[in-house]
Amino acid sequence: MESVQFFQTFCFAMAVFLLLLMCGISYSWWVLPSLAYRKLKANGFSGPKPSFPMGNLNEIKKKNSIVSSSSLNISHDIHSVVFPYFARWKKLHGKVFVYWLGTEPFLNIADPEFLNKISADIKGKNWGKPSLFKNDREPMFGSGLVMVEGDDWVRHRRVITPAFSPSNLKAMAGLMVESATSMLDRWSALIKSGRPEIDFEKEIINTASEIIAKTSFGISYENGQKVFEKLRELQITLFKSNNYEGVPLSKFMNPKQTLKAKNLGDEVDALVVSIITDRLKLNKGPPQNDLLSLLLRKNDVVGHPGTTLTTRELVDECKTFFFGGHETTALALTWTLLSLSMNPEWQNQLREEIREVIGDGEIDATKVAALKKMGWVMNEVLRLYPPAPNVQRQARQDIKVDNNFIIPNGTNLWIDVVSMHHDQDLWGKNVNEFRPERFKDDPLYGGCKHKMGFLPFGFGGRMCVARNLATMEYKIVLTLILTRFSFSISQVYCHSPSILLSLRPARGLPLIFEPL
Ligand code: HEM
Repeated sequence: MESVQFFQTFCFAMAVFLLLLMCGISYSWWVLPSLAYRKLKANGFSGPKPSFPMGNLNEIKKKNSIVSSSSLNISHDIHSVVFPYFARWKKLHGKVFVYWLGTEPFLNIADPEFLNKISADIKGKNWGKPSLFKNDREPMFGSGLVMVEGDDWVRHRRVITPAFSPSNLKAMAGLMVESATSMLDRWSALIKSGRPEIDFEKEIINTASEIIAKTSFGISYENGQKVFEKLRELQITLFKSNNYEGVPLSKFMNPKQTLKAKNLGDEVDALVVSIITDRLKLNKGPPQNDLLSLLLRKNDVVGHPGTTLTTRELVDECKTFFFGGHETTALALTWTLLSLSMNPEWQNQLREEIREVIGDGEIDATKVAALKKMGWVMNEVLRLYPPAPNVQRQARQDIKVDNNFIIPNGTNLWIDVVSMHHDQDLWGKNVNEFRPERFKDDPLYGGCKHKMGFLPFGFGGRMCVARNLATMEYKIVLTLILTRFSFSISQVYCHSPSILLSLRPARGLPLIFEPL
C-alpha cells in the first residue's frame, strides 16, 4: 500500500517537474524573445518573418556555398556576396532591421547615425557581448578581453593596454623585420628554383603567427605552432559546422562537433599553460616587456594596485592574443596585396614613398609611422575588405533613442561593418573602387559622410586594443615586400571573399612574384 502511495507521489512530482520545465523552456525560448521582438516592432523596426525554432536561419543557411569569380573579373562590391541575406533584408526593411538567429532576435545596424545615437552615452564597460556567441565561442575566447564585460573588462583592459605602449611597440619592430625577412628570403629561393607563384595568404598567416609568438609570448614559431594549428581547427569546427546558432539545444543536435570543440579548447588551454609555466621558470632573468610578462606581473598597473588576472583569465587572454593577434593583420595584408596587384601604379607610389622616407636605412617604428600614403592604402583596404566584418554588442540596459523609442535591455546588436563601408550614401558613387587618395585630406575617415561610417577597428571604449601594433606590423611587412618584389595576380586566383569569423579569400591568394 505504502509503495503504491510512494509511486503515485513520485509520478505526481515528476509531472509537476516536467510541467515546470516545459513552462521554463517555453518562457525563455519563446515568451521572452517574442516580448523583446514585440517591443522592437512597436518601436518601428521591421524585418524578415522568423519561424520557430530556426528564426531566419533557413534563409541564412541557403548562402553557404562560396561565390567566386575569375582573376579577370574582380569586383570590390562584396556586401551582397558575403552577406547576401543582409543585403536582401536591407533593401526590404532599411538600414536597421530585426532578424533572428534561432530564438535570439538581433538588431542589424548599417546606419551610422543610428549607431551614434545608441552608443553616445554608453561606456565600454556597460556594453555586453551577445550571450549566444559567448557560449558558442567559449572554447576559443573564454573570458578573454573580446568577451569579458563590466568591471572585469576594465581590469583586463588595464592590465593589457601597457603592452602596446610606444616604447614596447618600438622594441617589437626588430622582431617583425626578422620574421618578415626570413619569409622573403624563402620566396627568393622559390623564385630562383622556378616557382614564382606563391599563395600569399598562407605565407602571411604563418609569418604573422611567428610575429605574435615572438612579440607577445617571447617564444619561437615552432613552439607556438601547435597552438595556432589547434586554434585553426577550433575555428573551423566552430564556424563551418554550426548552422544552428541560436537554436535551442543546437549543441546537442551536433554532439560530435560540440565535443570536438570542447576537446580542442582544452588542448589549447594545456599548451598555453605549458608556455606560461616555462616562462615562470625563466622569469629569474632580466624582466621582459612582452604581453605575457605584463600579464604575469602582479599588483603593478600604474595607479591601480591590485589589478591582476586569475590563472583562468590569463589562459583565456593568451588564447585571445594567439588568435586575434595574427589572423586580422595577416588578412589586412592579404587584401592589400590583392588590391596592389590590381593597381600596380600604387605599388610604385608606395615604393617611391619608402625611398623618400626610409631610403636605405633601417626600418623602425618611427620611420614606418611616417609612411602616409601607405596609411591611406591600409585604410582603403580595411574599408573595402574589413578583416573583422562586423562588431557585436548586447544591450545591458534599456537604451532610449531620441527620447521616443527604446531598445530593450538584452537586445543583441550586429553592426554590419561591410555594409557601411560599401554604402554609396556615405562614400559616393566610387564607393566600390580602390581609391586610397580619399584618405589624403581626411586621414581618419576618408571623406565618409558620417564619423561612425568607417569602423575597421570597432568603436568607443572597446575599440581594438592592438590597433597601433597592427598598423606598425602592416607597414613593416608591406615595406619589406615592396622593396624586394613586384607582384601580380595569378591566373588561377578565384575571387571568393567569405566569412569564417573574419573576412578571408576562401581559396587563398596565389600571386606571381618578381624580384626587383
Ligand atoms: C588589422 C588588424 C586588426 C583589425 C582590423 C582588428 C579589428 C578589431 C575589431 C573590429 C575589434 C572589435 C572592437 C569593438 O568591439 O568595438 C577588435 C577588438 C580586439 N582586438 Fe583587434 N584587430 C586587429 C588586430 C589585432 C591584433 C594584432 C590583436 C592582438 C595582438 C588584436 C586584439 C584585439 C582584442 C583583444 C580586442 C578586444 C578589445 C576589447 O573588447 O576591449 N587585434 N579588433
